Amino acid sequence: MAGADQPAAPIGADAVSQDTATTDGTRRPLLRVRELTVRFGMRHGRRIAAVSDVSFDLAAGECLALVGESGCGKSVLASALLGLLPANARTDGSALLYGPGQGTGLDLLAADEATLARTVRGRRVGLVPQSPAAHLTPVRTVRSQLAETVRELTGARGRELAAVTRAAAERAAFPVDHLDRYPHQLSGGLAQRAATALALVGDAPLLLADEPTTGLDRDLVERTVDELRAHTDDGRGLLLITHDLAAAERVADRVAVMYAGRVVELADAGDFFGEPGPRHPYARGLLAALPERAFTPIPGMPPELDALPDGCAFAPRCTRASAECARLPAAEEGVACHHPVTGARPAVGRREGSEGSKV
Ligand SMILES: Nc1ncnc2c1ncn2[C@@H]1O[C@H](COP(=O)(O)OP(=O)(O)OP(=O)(O)O)[C@@H](O)[C@H]1O
Ligand code: NI
Repeated sequence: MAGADQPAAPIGADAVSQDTATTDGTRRPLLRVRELTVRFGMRHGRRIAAVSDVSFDLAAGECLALVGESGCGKSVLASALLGLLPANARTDGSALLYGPGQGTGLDLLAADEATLARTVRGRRVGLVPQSPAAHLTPVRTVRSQLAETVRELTGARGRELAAVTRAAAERAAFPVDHLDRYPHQLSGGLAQRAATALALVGDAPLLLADEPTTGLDRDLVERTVDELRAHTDDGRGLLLITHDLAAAERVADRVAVMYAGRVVELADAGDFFGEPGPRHPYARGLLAALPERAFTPIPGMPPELDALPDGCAFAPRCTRASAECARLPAAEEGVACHHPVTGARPAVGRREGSEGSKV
């Protein structure tokens, strides 16, 4: 327990000693993120605290869903892991990616651009980007972009290349008869599927999917997240960044909830979506806001990231807040809150006849 004068321990940090105590390497994660912090330097000395002290492990074969309101730092976190942040970003902490024969792991935050470009992006870490339209090359058809990626990552040539390219499109439910279209001829949902197809080609051990279901209708949401989940077979890992809590519930093993750049709760998906439910008041609010639950939005807005309070950033919106919240809460048992909710979720949190957030 952190005393009043001790700095708050970030969520997930307690796993450090536990995991390093294991000497046989059997419980070694695929990705180990520790105290990841990203600051953007702006004009006039303004500093944006986009990500603060984020720690988590992603195990082989696991899907971790990262959820939270718009602007809380989810995409910046993913960009940091891929070395895709702009020049005004400063990154601290570590993000160790483990692979066969890599005992100490590759620190993605410290790796040079040549290593990231040649051996990491697309090969060891795949990305379904949040803005697929911006990610696709505008002057080339989907087929030519997909074929190029297939050729580069699988070595297929000739007729095999054509067949593997079609199979790659089908895997992401991209219609084969649209392959000769240019990105601007695609709807948002089709561009999304093209980007997902591209990301899946390399069968990278770690896949980061940033809002991979935007613009898709419910059937396709389910098909897409199921395909992404299937990617974790054979020990691959999936970090699923999403606003769609129903999609997260469908495929995630664990859930990390971000608020104002920090992970405020890291929980088993079964506990989180079922009983006893989330324990951080913000996480409870997120679930209660769902139409299929209480349909009650959290009042207020998230804080500006260039003027964060010293204490809990959620306190101004929190019904459980007290004087203690002026101090940053230490993470205990996966929850960073001075007043976590304990026990079962109250009955008023669900509408009568509701089937939970499953759709
Ligand atoms: N290049 C940048 N320079 C300055 N600030 C940035 C930059 N990129 C992102 N930010 C800020 O960092 C914060 C986190 O942004 P991020 O895109 O990670 O949010 P998000 O959680 O992914 O939101 P959404 O759900 O809307 O995609 C935001 O306040 C954003 O304005
Ligand atoms: Ni985002």
